Amino acid sequence: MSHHSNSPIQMVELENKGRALVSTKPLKAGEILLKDSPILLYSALPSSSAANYCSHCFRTISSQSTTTLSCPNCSAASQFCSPQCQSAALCTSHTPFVCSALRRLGAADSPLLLLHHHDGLIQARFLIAAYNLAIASPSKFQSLLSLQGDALSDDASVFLHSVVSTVCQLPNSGGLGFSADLTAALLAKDKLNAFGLMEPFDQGKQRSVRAYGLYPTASFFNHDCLPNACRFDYVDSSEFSNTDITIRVIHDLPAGREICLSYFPVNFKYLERQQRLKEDYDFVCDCDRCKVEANWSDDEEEGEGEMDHDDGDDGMDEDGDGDDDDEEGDLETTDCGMDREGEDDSFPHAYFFVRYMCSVDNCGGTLAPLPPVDARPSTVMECNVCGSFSKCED
Ligand SMILES: C[S@@+](CC[C@H](N)C(=O)[O-])C[C@H]1O[C@@H](n2cnc3c(N)ncnc32)[C@H](O)[C@@H]1O
Repeated sequence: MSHHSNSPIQMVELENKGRALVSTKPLKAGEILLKDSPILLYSALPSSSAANYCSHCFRTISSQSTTTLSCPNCSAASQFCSPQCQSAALCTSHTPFVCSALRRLGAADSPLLLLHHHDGLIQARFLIAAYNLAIASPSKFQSLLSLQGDALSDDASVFLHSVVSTVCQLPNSGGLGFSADLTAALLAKDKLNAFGLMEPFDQGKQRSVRAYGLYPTASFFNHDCLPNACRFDYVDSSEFSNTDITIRVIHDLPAGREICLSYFPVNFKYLERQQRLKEDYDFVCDCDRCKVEANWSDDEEEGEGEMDHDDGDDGMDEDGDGDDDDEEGDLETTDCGMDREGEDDSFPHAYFFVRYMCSVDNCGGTLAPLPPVDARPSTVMECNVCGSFSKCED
């Protein structure tokens, strides 16, 4: 993307954040910054429930589907939603190498199953997909290696390396250089860069991930607790590239501004955010929001939490019909103004929550306008988690 002079974003190096993506020109709310195709995808589910999704494209497979096919070699273990996915899988994501490795990994005497080591099982799947890439698509493997994340092997990665070497029957010190240190580095890249593709939104259930994906360009977006862009995915759409992710601008931005995503739902509290960023991403966030909230007393944190759910009589009632259709005339109206009654003026970021936080219960998604049409901004906001649309009145 940075090679095209008309790209809306370019990569720069920032002293305290590493690589970053910044706007090359003024950007309009809703504008598409990037569509990115995955380097690799892998299932996040325990094997028993993975059958609800295509093992190649991760679309939901309906129980009535008549086009479902399995892998000729591992039958029940991998299912594909269509002949196209099956044939694509057999030479990319589900090569004979992956097929036999996954079969051994899922065998009853596999050490990860014996240990009930769920996270280890998911990480092993990532490693199998990554090593498959090294063999099947060296250029994609290079792109994976270029992502941030370096680590020397420790006990956990040495254990995973031994499991994966066994199930993959890796050449010991062959030209491909599979080693415990490479395994540790790959695991670090996965941890710092993977995007979760969520299961279909269900208000009554905990959010959960169906698959993880590593994306070559979207991985360069840094985090901000009040992001100016957000990520959309449409895994269950019938489009060909259903696992591509789209990054859109939340509000107007000047040229030269760093574009950031939030690595988790925006309604997380200060301590929760700091802890997550330290543990999972290995940095201390000092964004504007964190600077303000670092000085808050516990009482103020409480107040902020309540505001997320306080939809009182402001028209944000989420039990309406709207979801199943995107006609502008039929949308619910969200209060997009800044001067709501009872708003705490001392909270400088309240505006973000009022305008860009999804009000659907248990959603936690971020809203961005639909892309502008003929440079005219859209007044329809789309939620990047539950997918609902709302109308924003200015
Ligand atoms: C998905 S990568 C983002 C791109 C990364 N800067 C690079 O050079 O490839 C995530 C990593 O970027 C760095 N990072 C992201 N947001 C940051 C922030 N707000 N402050 C400091 N470092 C950040 C952290 O090292 C984090 O683990």
